[in-house]
Amino acid sequence: MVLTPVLIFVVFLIIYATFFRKRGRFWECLSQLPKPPAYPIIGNLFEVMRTPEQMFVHDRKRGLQYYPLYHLDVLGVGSANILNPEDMEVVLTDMKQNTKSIIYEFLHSWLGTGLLTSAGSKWQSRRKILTPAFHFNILQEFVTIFTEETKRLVDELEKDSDKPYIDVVVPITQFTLMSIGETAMGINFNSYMNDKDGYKKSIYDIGRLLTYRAPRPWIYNDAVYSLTSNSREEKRVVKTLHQFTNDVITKRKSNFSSASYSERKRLAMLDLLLKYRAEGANIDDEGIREEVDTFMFEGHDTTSMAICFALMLLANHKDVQDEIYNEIKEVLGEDAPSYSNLHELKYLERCLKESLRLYPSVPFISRVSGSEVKTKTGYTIPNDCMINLQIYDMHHNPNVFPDPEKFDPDRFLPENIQKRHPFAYIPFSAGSRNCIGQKFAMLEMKTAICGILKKFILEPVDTPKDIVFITDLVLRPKGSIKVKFVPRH
Ligand code: HEM
Repeated sequence: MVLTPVLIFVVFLIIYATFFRKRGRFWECLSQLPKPPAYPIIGNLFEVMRTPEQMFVHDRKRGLQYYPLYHLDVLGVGSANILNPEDMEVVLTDMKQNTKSIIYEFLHSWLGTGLLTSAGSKWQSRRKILTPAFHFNILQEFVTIFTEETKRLVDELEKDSDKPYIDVVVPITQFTLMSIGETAMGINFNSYMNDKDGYKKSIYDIGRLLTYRAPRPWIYNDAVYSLTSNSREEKRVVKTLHQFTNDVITKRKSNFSSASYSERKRLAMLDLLLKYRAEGANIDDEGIREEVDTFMFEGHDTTSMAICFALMLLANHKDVQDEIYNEIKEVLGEDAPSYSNLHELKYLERCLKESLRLYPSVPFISRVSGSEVKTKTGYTIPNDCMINLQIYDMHHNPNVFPDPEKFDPDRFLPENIQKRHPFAYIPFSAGSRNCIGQKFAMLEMKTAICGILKKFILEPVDTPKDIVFITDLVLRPKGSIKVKFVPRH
C-alpha cells in the first residue's frame, strides 16, 4: 500500500528530471565545472536532501573541498557555486548578472517584488526612490534612536544579569525590531503594536518553509506547490506577516500629512514612500507594502544575528573586549554616541568587520545568469543558470583568509586589507545590488555594543564551537547563543 505513492513519486521525479532538464550548450558548459559524485537522472539530489542542520554542515564541507567553484545537478536543475573572490567580482560587477534566481521567487508571496526580490527597471526605479532614505543626514538622526533603544536593551539585560546566562537572540532581536520600527517606519512598536512575537515567529516559519522548498525542484512550480501542506502553512504565515506590516502602514498613514513633510528636506523610508504615493509617483499601496515587508525583515533579522555573534565572540575574547572598552572610554567618555564619534571607533569597527567575516548574516546570495559568464578561473557558466555566491564559504576559506577560524580583528587593518582581493570580503554583497542598509547596520551595531560594554563585562558561556547552525534565510543557530552579563562597577 505504502509502496504505491512512493512509486508514483519516483516515476514523477524521473519524468521531471527527463523533461525539464536543459540540454545542449547549457550542460556542455556547466559540466566542465568540478562536481561532487552524482547519480544518473537524480544527479546530486542526495547532496541537498538533508535537514537544515545537516545541510549547513554538508554545504560547508563541499565548499572547502571544491574551492574555487563547483556545480550541482539536482534533478536536471544546474547551479554554479562560486567560492573565490575573482569570480565573485566577475558576477557582481556585470549588470547582466543582476537578476535574482528562482529561490527569491519563493519569497514573492511575502515580499512581492520589493527591492530585494525585484529585477530590471522596477528594481532600478525602487533603488532610486529609496537611496535618499539612507542619506547620512537621516542616519545621523537615527543614531539618537539607536541610543534610546540601546538604553531599553541594557535595562532588560540588567534584569537578567544575575542569571547564569542570557540567550542573546531574544533581547537583541527585540532591540533590532524596535530600532527598524522607530527609524525606517517612524513607529514605536512598544506603544502601537501588539503582535511583535507573532511577527518574529512567522519570520522563522517562512525561513523554514523556504529552506525546505529551495532544494526540491519538483515543488518549484507554483501550481504543484499549491497542492502541498507547506503551501497552505505558508499562506497562514504570510497572512500574519502582512497583518503586521499593514498595521505599520496604517498607523503611519494616520500620522502622515504631505504638507508637514514638504517642510522637511529628507524623509525616512516609509514617510518617503507615502509622500511619493501622495504625489502620484510610480508606487501604489501594494508597492509600499512590498518595501515595508522587505525593510522590516532585512532591517532587523540581519543586524540581530550580527550583534548576537559579535557578543558571543567578545565574551570569548576578553583581551579584545577590554581594548574596545578602552577605546569607547577614550572616544566617547561619558558622551552619548553620535554619527561622528561612532566613526572614530576604529578598533570596534575592525572587530565588527571580523565578526561579519566569520558570521556573515547573509551566508549566500543567488543570481540567474543573463548571459554566458567567463570566469577568471577558466570556466564558462552558461546563460540562464543559477549562480550561488557562497559568501560564508569564501570568508572561511584558507586560500582567502589564512587560519580562517581565528578571530583576528587585525585582518582589517588598512595594510592587511590592501593585501587582499577587494571581493574577498563581501558580507554586504558588492556591486550595484549591494546592501542599501549597510551604513545603517554598522551604526546600529556600534551603538548597541557601546551601550552594552559600558554597562557589562561579557563572559563566555557558548564558545564558537558550541554553535550549531541551520540553513535559513539568514545565518542562524539551531538553538540559543548564550552569554553571561556581569554588571561593571
Ligand atoms: C549586518 C547587517 C546586514 C547584512 C550582513 C546585510 C547583507 C545584505 C546582502 C548580502 C545583500 C545582498 C542580497 C542579495 O543580493 O540577494 C543585502 C541586500 C539588501 N539589504 Fe542588507 N544586510 C544587512 C542589514 C540591512 C539593513 C539594516 C537593511 C535596511 C535597513 C538592509 C536592507 C537591504 C535591502 C533592501 C537589500 C536589497 C538591495 C537591492 O537589491 O537593491 N540590510 N543585504
